[in-house]
Amino acid sequence: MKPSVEFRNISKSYDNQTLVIRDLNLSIERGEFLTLLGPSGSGKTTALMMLAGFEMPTTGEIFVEGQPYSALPAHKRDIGVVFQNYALFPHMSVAENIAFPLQVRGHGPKDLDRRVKAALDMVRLPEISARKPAQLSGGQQQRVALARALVYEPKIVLMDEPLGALDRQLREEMQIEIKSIHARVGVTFVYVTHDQGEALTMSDRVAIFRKGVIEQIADPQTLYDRPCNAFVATFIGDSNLLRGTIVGRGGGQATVAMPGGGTLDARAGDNGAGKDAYVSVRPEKIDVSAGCIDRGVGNILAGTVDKTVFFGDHVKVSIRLEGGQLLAVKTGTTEPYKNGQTVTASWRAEDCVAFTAPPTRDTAVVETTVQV
Ligand SMILES: Nc1ncnc2c1ncn2[C@@H]1O[C@H](COP(=O)(O)OP(=O)(O)OP(=O)(O)O)[C@@H](O)[C@H]1O
Repeated sequence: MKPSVEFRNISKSYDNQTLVIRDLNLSIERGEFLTLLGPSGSGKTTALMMLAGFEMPTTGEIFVEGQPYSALPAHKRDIGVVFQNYALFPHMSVAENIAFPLQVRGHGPKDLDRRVKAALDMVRLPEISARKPAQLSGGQQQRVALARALVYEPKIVLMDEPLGALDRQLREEMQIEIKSIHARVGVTFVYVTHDQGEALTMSDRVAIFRKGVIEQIADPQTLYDRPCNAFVATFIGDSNLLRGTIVGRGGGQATVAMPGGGTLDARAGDNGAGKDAYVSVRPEKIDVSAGCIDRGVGNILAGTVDKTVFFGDHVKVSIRLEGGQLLAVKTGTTEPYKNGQTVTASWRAEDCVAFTAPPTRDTAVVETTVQV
């Protein structure tokens, strides 16, 4: 079966000088929920706009179910869109808003009523069809926008930060709602967000954008457990990144000497030849014990408690390691730690990974002269 969407060698420049998308190759399966995640300015919206037909690629071609799409105007593409600020028409009722894309496509009144009703049922808003958008909450407005995008049964639905304006609780409810609508309609969803929690909960796969390229594309678990570089490791979830020096390598493993003494065993995250190491370890993978205790789990570093923060269901302990680096640990709430107390942090070698390049979080677009 042909992929639902294929970006083939897509580059994009708005000013013929800088590339905001650089040679993007991306294949999206039919019915997949793919999220584009990345820092501000990394090119997520631009990629989505090109698929929607609101922007043209500078080079390359976009295919939808095998058909070249770049030359096709936006209104002829079989694609529904929902944006954070994609306002509903204020003078029209909810039902009229949802009917609008059907009227544009020449559907008759009978078919129109049936489809509008089905779309409202789908987003669980059957009772508000006569209201105007101003009489709806933010969450209800986004549901209507979603119903309007789905009503003509497009092949693909694009959403750009659709929950950005909602408060946290409503955001979480809507995430579940959108996910269940996706499961029911089986349409390809391409979703843009800069909220990594949202990306991990909702997606089949997540593409991590940085400076116009995809750093890694994988299912959420793989991204979390097997980040391909230090940027992805720190962008997805919380991660410590300890600086050290590589003193040994082999069999996919690396040994890293720490500035305050002692060594760490880690998975080798790349084949870089450099000696500088950035060891990524998640706070929830670390055990902490009072005093100097070797639990025999692998890596052990000593330090003193710098700070503890209570989160209700867990406590975050910040440990100042010998050598001065800080290590964040997520622990249970039963064992209280005091500032200045001597502790030992330990974790298994397979729970940490050593990279040789630092995570540059800058969002500046790479200056590249475009050949057009
Ligand atoms: N219409 C435009 N004209 C000129 N430059 C643009 C235009 N739209 C976006 N850009 C630039 O292209 C780059 C990528 O922007 P884009 O909006 O695609 O990023 P993004 O990852 O979606 O960011 P955000 O999360 O902030 O929306 C940015 O440097 C931005 O300033």
